[in-house]
Amino acid sequence: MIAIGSDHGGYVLKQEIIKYLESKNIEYKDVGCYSEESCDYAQFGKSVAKLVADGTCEKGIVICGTGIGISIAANKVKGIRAALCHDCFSAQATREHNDANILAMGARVIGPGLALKIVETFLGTEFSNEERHIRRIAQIEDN
Ligand SMILES: O=C(CO)[C@H](O)[C@H](O)[C@H](O)COP(=O)(O)O
Repeated sequence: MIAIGSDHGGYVLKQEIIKYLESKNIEYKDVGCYSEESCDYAQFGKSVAKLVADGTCEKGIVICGTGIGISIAANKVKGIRAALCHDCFSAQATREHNDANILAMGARVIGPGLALKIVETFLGTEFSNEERHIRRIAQIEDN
């Protein structure tokens, strides 16, 4: 199950990604927003992050205008590693190296064609499970 959310700046791209998930029979939970009316990204970033952190959803996707505000908000939730990716190399690397559990994108930065390839790459790439990456991820959680 994939949790997905956006603010108004990411709403149209969110709907494109939902169409893609449906075409691949991938289950999702859409936490909103539900229109292009102006709203605040933090609540949607945190809602997606909480669904991933508590295990309801395996991964999440968050979108705002740049992907920055909503990824900062998602990363405030313990256990979340939200990665802002605007290319497929980064999407693959962040899954393999960081075991990123949320993909963030900016709908004002990239178009839907590239965004869908990034989603495909992110969801289709496994964590490498290599010792050095496990060690580094553990260090992120250290206080
Ligand atoms: O948080 C952001 C900037 O990092 C997002 O891009 C928001 O979507 C953006 O700030 C919204 O801007 P708007 O002028 O309110 O449409």
